[in-house]
Amino acid sequence: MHPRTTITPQLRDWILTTTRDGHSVTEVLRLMKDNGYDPRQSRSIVAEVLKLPLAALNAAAPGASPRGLRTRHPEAPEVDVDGHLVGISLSVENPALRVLENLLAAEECEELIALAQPRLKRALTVASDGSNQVDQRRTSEGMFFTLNELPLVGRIEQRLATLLGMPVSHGEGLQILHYLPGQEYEPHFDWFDPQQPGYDTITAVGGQRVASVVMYLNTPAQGGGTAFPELGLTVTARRGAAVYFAYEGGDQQSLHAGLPVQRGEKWIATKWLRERPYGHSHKA
Ligand SMILES: O=C(O)CCC(=O)C(=O)O
Ligand SMILES: [Fe+2]
Repeated sequence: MHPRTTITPQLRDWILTTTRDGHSVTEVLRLMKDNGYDPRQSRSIVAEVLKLPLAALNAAAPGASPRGLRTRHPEAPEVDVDGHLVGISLSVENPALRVLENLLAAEECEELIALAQPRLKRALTVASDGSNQVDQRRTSEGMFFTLNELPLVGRIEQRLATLLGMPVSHGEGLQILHYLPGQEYEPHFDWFDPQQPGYDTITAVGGQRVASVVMYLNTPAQGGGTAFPELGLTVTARRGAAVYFAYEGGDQQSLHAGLPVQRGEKWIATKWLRERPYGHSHKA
């Protein structure tokens, strides 16, 4: 282990204030360099303070595993998925991001909520050693469906597979999350950090995550959008709509957060896609 760098309270405050004021991580690193910090050291300091994977801050991100499949980005204005019309109302190129309208019908959203509600537990995140952990950064409650667990789940998985040109087998089980007022999911990446010790365990089956689809199952009365701080973009949470985004391990632009719900509640279904088929047989 390397000795940990001591971070003065002043420097910690400055990094937090500067990023909260809307400056990007790249700018923070540049300012630190201008002030005489060794860039390698500033990267670990900023990663530590902002709780970001170090790999995200390293200019040359290591190409982790053999390259598997990538999703196809849906093209505006709309895509007909076996008779179900999905609208594309916003497109970003870096990262590839699409806001999808009418991905789910209102009845599908309601049914997913009703099925998930009795099975909710405090949401976990994947720890750096590969285990699941309770994380203060994610205060919502959640549950997972196994792949194709119910006809409705299978139908949605097939719709996503057709829309994104990625076999159903590359998907992790659909996750449902429920947020109450004040609950949020702080800025994070969905890809796994190749520099973390648990990376090989986490990616042994399925490889790296390559894309995410966050589907909104209801419309929170206020707040609860999905923010992309590096893009200055917030996607509104509206029932039936979704945000799809794709990335590579090491990518910085896909940093995102579930903003605090201010009034009402928020329900989402998240689908994470892997570069290779994800073994589902080990799941209970
Ligand atoms: O709650 C949101 O809007 C974002 C959820 C998210 O980032 C995730 O499930 O990975
Ligand atoms: Fe996420």
